[in-house]
Amino acid sequence: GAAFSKILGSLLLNRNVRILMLGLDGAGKTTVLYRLKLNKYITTAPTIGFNAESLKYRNLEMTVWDVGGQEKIRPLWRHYCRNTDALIFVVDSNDRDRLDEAGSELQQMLALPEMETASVLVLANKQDMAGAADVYNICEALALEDIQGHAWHIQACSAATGDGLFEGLDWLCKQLKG
Ligand SMILES: Nc1nc2c(ncn2[C@@H]2O[C@H](COP(=O)(O)OP(=O)(O)OP(=O)(O)O)[C@@H](O)[C@H]2O)c(=O)[nH]1
Ligand SMILES: [Mg+2]
Repeated sequence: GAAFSKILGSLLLNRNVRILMLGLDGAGKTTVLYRLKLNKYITTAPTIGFNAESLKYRNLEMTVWDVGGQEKIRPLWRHYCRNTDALIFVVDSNDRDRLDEAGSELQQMLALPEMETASVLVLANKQDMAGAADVYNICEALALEDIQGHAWHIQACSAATGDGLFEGLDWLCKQLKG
């Protein structure tokens, strides 16, 4: 019911869709945000706090919240969850040692009641790097198959080149439009 009224609301009232973007420090969230917003590669510094940008894509107005991922500020993530329609979880595919850590952070967020109706797009970022894990490995390391009650999708991408990002966003838009 909640999911249905959310979708109906966004269709009838052209409500702004709220998207939360999370992931470990250095995963590439801020790079993804400005690639989506400006379609170019920008140099970033670690985010202390958040960036929020509004985007219009396929007739959908969205506000994307990109929250810093350093370990000591991760406890703040949950304060951004209210009214979130979708979660974009960015993974550094080249950071194989921290895939487990990324997975446990993701599962913790999905367990929050505020996230109950959120669809989840996992971005397997940094695919331009030679050592990048592929989507199958990341799917397994993050235990995505165990996700219950959320529509989810994993997309290989590179925020550096832009490859794959808009394919991921297409999936998300389809979910949000029902
Ligand atoms: N090769 C490559 N590097 C990337 C890619 N995306 C991001 N980076 C680099 O990874 C580093 C971290 O990117 P950020 O976008 O700042 O990461 P973040 O997730 O916002 O990090 P926090 O703000 O600390 O949470 C930067 O040096 C980026 O240029 C990518 O697709 N490929
Ligand atoms: Mg950042």
